Amino acid sequence: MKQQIQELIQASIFTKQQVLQNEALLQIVSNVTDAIVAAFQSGNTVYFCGNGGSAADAQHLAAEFSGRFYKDRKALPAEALHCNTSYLTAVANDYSFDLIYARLIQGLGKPGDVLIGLSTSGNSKNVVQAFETARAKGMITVGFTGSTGGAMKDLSDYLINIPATDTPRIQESHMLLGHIICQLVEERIFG
Ligand SMILES: O=C(CO)[C@@H](O)[C@H](O)[C@H](O)[C@H](O)COP(=O)(O)O
Ligand SMILES: [Zn+2]
Repeated sequence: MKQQIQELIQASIFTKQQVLQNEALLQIVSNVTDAIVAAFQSGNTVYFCGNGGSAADAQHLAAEFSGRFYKDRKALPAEALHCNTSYLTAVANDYSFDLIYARLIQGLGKPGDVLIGLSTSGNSKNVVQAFETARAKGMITVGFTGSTGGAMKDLSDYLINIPATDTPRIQESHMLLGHIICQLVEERIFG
């Protein structure tokens, strides 16, 4: 058991080392930081979406902006799209689960807003359809995915594709980079 625990910790560290050595990926993280700073400074909103553990990650990261990260500062407009269960159950029941995020983006999204989608496969249909709708509305799309990027690859203005194929290891690196982006955005806007 202890050996298995150590192997799983090593696997998480290995994935993060792959990220650390990937200069192109780190440049994209920097570019995403710039894009989010510019969006907030223009009065735009950042939306997050994902399924399962990635929904939790979406909610977690949105709250770093709308609540606080390190600093005592004004709120930044950010929201995760799965948080209204009445909306989710109605749209999934009356239309389709694949439409739950696209429909909210249809209703809320404005040009220059940012949609961040977290999907380890890159193929979750509700996230993919939200990206299609966001692009049609002139929004900026940021994909957090696994190595291939899946269907989100061609729909992402910025693709943070963690070089791994194991869902939990990908999610752990999503949160690492998500936290880094939150910290850098907060520092850039509030000093
Ligand atoms: O948290 C985990 C696994 O770590 C699961 O809940 C996982 O997020 C779910 O199976 C998701 O439905 C997977 O979707 P995706 O990452 O392929 O978009
Ligand atoms: Zn999980």
